[in-house]
Amino acid sequence: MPHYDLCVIGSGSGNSLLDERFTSMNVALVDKGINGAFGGTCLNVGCIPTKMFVRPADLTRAREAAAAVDVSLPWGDADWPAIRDRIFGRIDAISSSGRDWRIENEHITLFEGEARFTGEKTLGVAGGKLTADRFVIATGSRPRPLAVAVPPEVTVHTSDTVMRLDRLPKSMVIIGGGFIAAEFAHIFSAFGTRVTIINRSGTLLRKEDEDVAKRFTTRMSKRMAVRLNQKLVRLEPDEGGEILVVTADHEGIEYEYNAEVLLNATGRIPNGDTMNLAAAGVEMDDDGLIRVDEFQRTTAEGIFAMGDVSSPAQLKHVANHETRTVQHNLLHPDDLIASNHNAIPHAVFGDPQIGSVGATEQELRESGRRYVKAIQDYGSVAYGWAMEDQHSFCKLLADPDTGLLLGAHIIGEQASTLIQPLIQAMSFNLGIRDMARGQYWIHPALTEVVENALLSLAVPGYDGEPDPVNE
Ligand SMILES: Cc1cc2nc3c(=O)[nH]c(=O)nc-3n(C[C@H](O)[C@H](O)[C@H](O)COP(=O)(O)OP(=O)(O)OC[C@H]3O[C@@H](n4cnc5c(N)ncnc54)[C@H](O)[C@@H]3O)c2cc1C
Ligand SMILES: NC(=O)c1ccc[n+]([C@@H]2O[C@H](COP(=O)([O-])OP(=O)(O)OC[C@H]3O[C@@H](n4cnc5c(N)ncnc54)[C@H](O)[C@@H]3O)[C@@H](O)[C@H]2O)c1
Repeated sequence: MPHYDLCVIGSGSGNSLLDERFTSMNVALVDKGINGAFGGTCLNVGCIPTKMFVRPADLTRAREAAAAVDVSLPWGDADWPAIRDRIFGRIDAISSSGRDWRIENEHITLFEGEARFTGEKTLGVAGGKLTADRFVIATGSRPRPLAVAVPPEVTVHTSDTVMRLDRLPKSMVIIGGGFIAAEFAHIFSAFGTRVTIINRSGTLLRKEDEDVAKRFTTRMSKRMAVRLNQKLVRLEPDEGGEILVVTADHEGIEYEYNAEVLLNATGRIPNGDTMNLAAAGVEMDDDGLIRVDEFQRTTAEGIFAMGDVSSPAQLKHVANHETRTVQHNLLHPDDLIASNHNAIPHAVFGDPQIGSVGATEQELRESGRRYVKAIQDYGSVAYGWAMEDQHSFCKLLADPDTGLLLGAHIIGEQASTLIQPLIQAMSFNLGIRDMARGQYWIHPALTEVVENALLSLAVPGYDGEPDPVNE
């Protein structure tokens, strides 16, 4: 049985972990591939290709923004095969050269197959077994299967497959109302597919701040059919090769939808449950996430975990941060560093776009914490006038006693970029007054919406007494 200094399972963030500082170690890298590809979710089927589809989708929608300022553009005509092939022409090449590079690395042995622990620090893979002094589990997550029976004639797509469709479908039903549903609904509807979203709850993106989720749901409902408070009941093949999707509302009333393509976007399951972790003494929590401490150590000595397999955030920037923690802790076992999971931001690359960090208003209300809030419309600042924007805003939530931000939520153009100074403020405990008045804000840039939202917050240091919302 071959023995290694280190075994890394997973070629997403796990592969990135193995930088030049690990060349003195004898390393096993194990990966089963996603659709056969090396390099993990973000590169092959996640963040990167989706955003490469979002860009042309955004451009086809420019017509609407242009009409608001008296410019008439022609209808955007998206060439699906060209877009798809350009994107995957680039991504597939990166994936395969990444794999070739690992095969060439003398200190690394690449095992291509599904890994399962067979005992303490012993792993079964590709018909054999290996042992290692230390392990890193970075096996990510997978799409959650639909909760109904799928007839053999019906194809259920997930984010793993839908970006490779042969042709742009005429119609699509999307089950779910989270990030993946939001982004693919934007992409396909912008390209001309008739999209219907079926969502169990009463709003899309229900974990977002309540005002943002409401506004997003309203905006999406103008673009496509959004069916709320309905759950999937059954799937049937329909005449003409289409799929009949049957849903029911809270009262049991059934609804039928026809679609050429069905996309399941009902969440992702961490992959720990497929790895026989108990044999290695690695515990999972009730949500199926590998239990880790602040140093990314699992319950088994010498075994670390990081990324989607152990993180509730399921975000690549979090996996990247945890990769840096694990790198350091492998290289400096006597001087461990902790991951910092404060102020984790996220963005939803839909239309409208969302950028968010920290607590939502409903979380603050439920926790009973005192807070003040400000909502600043894009339309209230000069660049918002230039855009004739009537739908976008920046919402800030702050602690009236400390003058620090508790949460920031932006919905509208460039929200994923506009949110960054607010992430910085929360990460470095920058007070609202210092942030608003301690720097120049370029006039008349869209960032003035952030400046004005900060100035609208009733916190210490401004005139007047703070007036918490919940008192
Ligand atoms: C459609 C989509 C869009 C996304 N967009 C964004 C975004 O815009 N921004 C963002 O921050 N995040 C985004 N994410 C989330 C992000 O992709 C993940 O959080 C991130 O890729 C997780 O990285 P990871 O290293 O933990 O796992 P992965 O990259 O999934 O790597 C895990 C690897 O382990 C392999 N593996 C699994 N089980 C085994 C096993 N038993 N044996 C051997 N190998 C195994 C898998 O094949 C895979 O290669 C998106 C996700 C999806 C699905
Ligand atoms: N821009 C980004 O950062 C980005 C983009 C895409 C995905 N991601 C990551 O990938 C993860 C997975 O995305 P997602 O959209 O699949 O998950 P999600 O958790 O965001 O949303 C899942 C949706 O499916 C619904 N749902 C769950 N079970 C259901 C069922 N049985 N029937 C009907 N609906 C059901 C939920 O109510 C929810 O609306 C996200 O949590 C996110 O972290 C991030």
